Order: sequence, then structure tokens, then C-alpha cells
Amino acid sequence: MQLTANIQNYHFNHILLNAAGVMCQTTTELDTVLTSKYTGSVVTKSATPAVRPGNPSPRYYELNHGLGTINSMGLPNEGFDYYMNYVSAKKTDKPIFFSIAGLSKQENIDMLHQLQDADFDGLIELNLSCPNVPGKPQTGYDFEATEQILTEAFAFFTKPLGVKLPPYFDIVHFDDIAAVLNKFPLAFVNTINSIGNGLVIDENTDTVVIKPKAGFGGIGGTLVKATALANVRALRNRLNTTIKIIGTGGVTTGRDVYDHILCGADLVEVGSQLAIEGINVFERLETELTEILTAKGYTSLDDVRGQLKVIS
Ligand SMILES: C=Cc1c(C(=O)O)[nH]c(=O)[nH]c1=O
Repeated sequence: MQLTANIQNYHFNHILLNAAGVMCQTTTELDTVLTSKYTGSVVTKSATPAVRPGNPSPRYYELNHGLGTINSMGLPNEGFDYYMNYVSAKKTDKPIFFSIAGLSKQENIDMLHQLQDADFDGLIELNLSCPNVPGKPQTGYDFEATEQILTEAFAFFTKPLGVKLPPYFDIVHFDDIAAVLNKFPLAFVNTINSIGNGLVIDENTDTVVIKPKAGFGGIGGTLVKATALANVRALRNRLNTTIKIIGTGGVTTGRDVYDHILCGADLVEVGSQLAIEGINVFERLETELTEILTAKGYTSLDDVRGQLKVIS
């Protein structure tokens, strides 16, 4: 069974990896994902220039019945240099994604300059969609700001660059963000990030379940699958074919991975379910995906990618 993918000249022998933010903050976590037999890559926790402790706890909660998660981590990370040291020293045949999420356009530009000049041969993910930094909007919802930062970035940046987007919920917004992204030689688009600013209540105490922002946090897991598939499909149908798609959101079974591929995803990321189930989730998902492909008579993901049918 051919379960591979390519982004520019980077080859992935498996299509699964973690979603930024899950099992990727420390070198131990990064190695756990990277060395799994069932992952094609690893993405770092989104880095800021300085170390950040993040928001006060409780800041993460798993909903009952596997429905998903809510988080308001607040961008805790070990700082840009920590991840630069990790990716620079790492000896691996798997491509690595380096995620950045500066608190300002200038912070992002400064980190991109450092990445451009660094001896790092991997892919860079510019996170435009963190919903949990109080007072900071999700840049991905500001189309002018998105175009501005990409214009400034591509004035000097020549390494493989992609963006992590928030979910969109309006057809015109799919059109608008795609029109912006198609202006740039992006290597990939990763969609979706968590659905920002959801609210979950503890029914025993009539209280929100996380402390930051009076309980408002990003929603992930099963609850977001329909939105994730829609964003993958909508952007695949609108973006230049040179821009590959990483599908993220709502992946808890092999069927969910298959559905992301049907919608056009080249790679598929696992967030909430990885946090809930642990590293073994990747073997289970690949096993379940292979069973589905075999049952349908497919021998390669290329037979499936983008082949979602509509009702004519
Ligand atoms: C980078 C910060 C993010 C965070 C966070 O650190 O709170 N949570 C998310 O669900 N998505 C993010 O992009």
C-alpha cells in the first residue's frame, strides 16, 4: 500500500504527523513523534522569540464521550532558539516542520530571517491562527494583514514556507483567503487550527472548564471534523496545485484520515486524539486507513486524493 506524499522536494513515507501544539513542546516529545514508525514527520510547537509559560491552568480539557478538547494554552513554548537547536542537531531522514507564531508581524519576520540564514533544511509553518493569546487577533481572519506579512516574507524568504490557517465558515471567505494565498509561492497550507473561542461547561459545578479568558478556548477533535473537511475541500478546489494541503482537525479514526485525503489533503495531522490516546494513535490510524483502502481495492493514496464525489 502506497501511503506516501510529497511537498516540493520533501518526501514523506507516511502521511501522518502531530498537529502543532500536541506532543511537540520538548525535545523528548518531538523525538517521540519523529521516531514513530507510523509518522512521516513532526511539527514543533509554534515558537515565539522568547520562552513563554503560557496561560494559567486549567487551560486544557477533554470533553466526555471523546467529543474533543478545548484549550487555551496561551502559546507556551521553549523559545525559538530551543527549536532551532533541535532541528539543526536532529539526524533524521524525515522532513521536519518548524512552526512559528510571533506576537507581531515583526516578530514573525525576524524569526523568518533567522530561519532563512540558518543551516536548517526543512519546512516552515507560519501560524496565523492562534486563538488564545489575549488581545491578539487571529491574523488569518484579516486578509489584508495576511497578504502584508506574506508579501514581506517572500521578499527575502526562499525556503519552503506554509501557513496554518483558522477555520473559515463562509464561501466568500474561502474565495478571499484563496485569492490572497494564490499570490505567493507557498509550499503548503495547513487547515484547520482549532475553532477559536468555544465554551464548555462542567455540568456538576455550572462552571467553565478552563481558567483563561473566562473559559473561552479553541475547540478540537470530533466536534470540528465537518468544518475541517470543508476547509480542506474548499481550499483544495481554490488553491494553485503547487500549494499542497495539510489536513488537520477531527481525526480520530482511519476513516477520518481517509475523508481528509478524499477532500484533497496530502498530509494529515492529529491533534486532540493524539493528546487523548498517546503515540499509539498513529499505528491505529494507519492500520484502519489501510483496511479501508484495501476493502475499496485501492493500492495508493493517489487513487483517493481529491476524489470526493458530489451529487450531480
Ligand atoms: C499557537 C498557539 C495555539 C494554541 C495555544 O498555544 O493556545 N492553541 C491552539 O489551539 N492553536 C494554536 O495555534
